[in-house]
Amino acid sequence: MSQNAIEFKGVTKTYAGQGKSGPKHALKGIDLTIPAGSIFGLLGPNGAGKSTMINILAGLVNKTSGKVGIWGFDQDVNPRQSRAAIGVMPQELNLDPFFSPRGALEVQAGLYGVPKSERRTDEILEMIGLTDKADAYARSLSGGMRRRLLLGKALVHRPHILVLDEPTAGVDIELRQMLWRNVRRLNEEDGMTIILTTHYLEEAQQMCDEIAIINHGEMVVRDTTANLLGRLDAKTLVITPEAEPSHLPTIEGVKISQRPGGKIAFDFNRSATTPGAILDAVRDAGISLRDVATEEPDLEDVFLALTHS
Ligand SMILES: Nc1ncnc2c1ncn2[C@@H]1O[C@H](COP(=O)(O)OP(=O)(O)OP(=O)(O)O)[C@@H](O)[C@H]1O
Repeated sequence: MSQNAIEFKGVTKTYAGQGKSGPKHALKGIDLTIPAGSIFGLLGPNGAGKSTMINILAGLVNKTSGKVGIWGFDQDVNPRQSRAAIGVMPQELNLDPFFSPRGALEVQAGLYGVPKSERRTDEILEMIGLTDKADAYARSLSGGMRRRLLLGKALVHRPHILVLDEPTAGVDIELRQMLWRNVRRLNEEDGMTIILTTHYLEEAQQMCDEIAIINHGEMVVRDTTANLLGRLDAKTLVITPEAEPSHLPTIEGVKISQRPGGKIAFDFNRSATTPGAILDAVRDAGISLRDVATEEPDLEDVFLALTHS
């Protein structure tokens, strides 16, 4: 098994200009490795180039230059092996309305050359919760069911790598939880590498071991989720005083603001001061405390700090 599930080396993509607009440099030389067995988040603002990267992996878009390795296979040299190693759950609900879930899974398995004896259509139907809809027309399925079927289709050939493009955009909480349960299980029990794009940064923070952020077709950062969260120096201490204080302390480099419910927030940089020093200043100002809490930066803060331009 290769150490890296995916390798992008100097990958560029330029879309031809349309009408008066010039060519669009969607990817400007991406270098990225995604370790096997990880849950990896590919994040970026709208138009950053995420779908282009995923479509290149899926074989739907041809890169302009560079190298793409999938499960150790060079996509240009071994296109079939590369394709067999990856399953993609697309963003659009592009299902043939006349196929039943069972039919759609069988056709997909056929496309990937999975012999009949090795197909696991019933197992997949069970996993995506569509056993009782197995023979219904796809057009009679709800949006959530269609999305589950797309996940099932991505799994028919037992790929090493599962790519999910905005899997939970606009889906309800129940479906979102079901998707994540399945994805975690595939990762933990089958060792499947998961790559996902999402606009829900909280979700990426909870799910992903490692994250790459791209912006304007370039890699802005790639790190473990824990390291990314540790990058921001900013922190907030929130106190709830016993009674409304007559005056607040002034602490150099600390921004003080009122919060609802009589709370007071102290925004500070960890490199400049400590919560202890702030609490000392608060006590010196004669304020007695009912409660104290600290707030860490979340992925959204990191994302905004890195993509703000
Ligand atoms: N077929 C195309 N022809 C021309 N330009 C394109 C084409 N597809 C994408 N682009 C442009 O390439 C850039 C990257 O688009 P891409 O869809 O990869 O971004 P994204 O990060 O997936 O955005 P989103 O989160 O909105 O899906 C955008 O400026 C987009 O307008």
